Amino acid sequence: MATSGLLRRSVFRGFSSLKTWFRCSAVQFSSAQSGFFPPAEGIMLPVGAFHNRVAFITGGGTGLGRAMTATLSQLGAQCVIASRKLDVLQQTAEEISSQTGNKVHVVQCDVRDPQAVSRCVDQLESLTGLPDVIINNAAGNFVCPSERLSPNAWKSITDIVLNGTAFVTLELGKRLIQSQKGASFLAITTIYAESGSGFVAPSASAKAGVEALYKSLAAEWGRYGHRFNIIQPGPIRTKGAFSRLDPTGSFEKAMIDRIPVGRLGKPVEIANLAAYLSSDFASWMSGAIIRFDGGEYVSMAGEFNDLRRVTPEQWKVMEAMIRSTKGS
Ligand SMILES: CCCCC/C=C\C/C=C\C/C=C\C=C\C(=O)SCCNC(=O)CCNC(=O)[C@H](O)C(C)(C)COP(=O)(O)OP(=O)(O)OC[C@H]1O[C@@H](n2cnc3c(N)ncnc32)[C@H](O)[C@@H]1OP(=O)(O)O
Ligand SMILES: NC(=O)C1=CN([C@@H]2O[C@H](COP(=O)(O)OP(=O)(O)OC[C@H]3O[C@@H](n4cnc5c(N)ncnc54)[C@H](OP(=O)(O)O)[C@@H]3O)[C@@H](O)[C@H]2O)C=CC1
Repeated sequence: MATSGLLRRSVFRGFSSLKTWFRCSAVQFSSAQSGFFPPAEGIMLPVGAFHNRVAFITGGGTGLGRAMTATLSQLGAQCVIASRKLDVLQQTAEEISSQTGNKVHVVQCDVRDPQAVSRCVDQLESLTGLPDVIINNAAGNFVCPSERLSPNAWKSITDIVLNGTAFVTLELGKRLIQSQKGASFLAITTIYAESGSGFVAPSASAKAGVEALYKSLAAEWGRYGHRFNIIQPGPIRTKGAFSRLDPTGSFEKAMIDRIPVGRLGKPVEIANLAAYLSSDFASWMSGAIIRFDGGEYVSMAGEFNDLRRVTPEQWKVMEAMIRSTKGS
């Protein structure tokens, strides 16, 4: 009796301090973990893996698209990058070509406009012939409470992301089928394509649509030699994304703290994965959705994951409390 009373008292003291601790603490549990997971900055595939291959990358002038273009070019591909801003494309193309010695072509194109996409593919065909690799990477996004979205704000994001991807994929797909040429298609979506997310509803809806499109075509167009895969990146610092999704910079720390790997991704990391998925090494891979996020998605999903904050001392107390319920 005396022992059980003591235990209850000590458990109670521990429990109160635990509650206080949960209320007050803003402990980081992941940033120190990044030391375990240094990014490998080199190129993964063997030199020449894309020799004699043509890669078409939308949004290839900036951010992740630029990193994917640089990696494919380094691996021997002739790349063609397309987006709205010709000057940005030209500068990227010159910089990458001069580093890799492989030509990077540019084509101005607004993927929201199906006629512009058709003209872009005409130009692509005359520059390099039809591509072996297509990466649908172009996107638009901004954080905004949904009740503040105008119809045109909704349309602007969904047109770039879903319709743009569909126009590019269908235009190239039809021409590839016509000329009996196989190809690898890759789409860059996001982890919240699966869960949905407040404050980015147009992007979440459009990215979910892209995933449905790619899974559908993976089933339908294998017979034409086409593979379709998807990467869902977690946060990777780019000017385009961070300026529109964390304009004040105040969310970054909280975001890193919830990533089990303890850091943001690096553009070269997604570029290596994209190169692998687009290469012959992945020729048995189609209809796959690869979540690439340092564990952020599962970390946000599990309702008990906050218990990472409980110290070994606090676990002793909690375990004693749980054990003391035996028979009750
Ligand atoms: C908890 C916090 C987490 C922090 C997160 C930090 C990091 C990121 C982590 C994860 C990222 C996950 C997913 C990322 C997905 C991405 O896609 S990132 C890529 C982002 N890159 C881009 O968006 C580049 C291209 N974007 C643009 O060109 C423009 O931003 C735009 C999409 C708006 C298109 O430009 P344009 O065609 O010129 O459109 P308009 O300026 O004419 O605007 C069209 C309508 O949209 C309304 N609008 C524009 N901005 C806003 C805004 N901020 N809020 C509300 N509404 C906006 C605009 O008013 C127009 O509507 P009306 O005609 O006025 O009705
Ligand atoms: N960075 C991140 O943390 C994450 C990024 N992603 C995804 O990764 C991809 C790349 O994003 P990121 O590099 O970060 O951002 P960027 O803003 O750098 O890239 C977006 C690209 O899309 C192009 N683009 C936008 N609208 C159009 C259009 N109408 N027609 C043609 N091209 C267009 C832009 O070029 P231009 O302005 O010249 O048209 C730009 O090059 C996107 O699909 C994004 O959704 C997903 C999750 C996380």
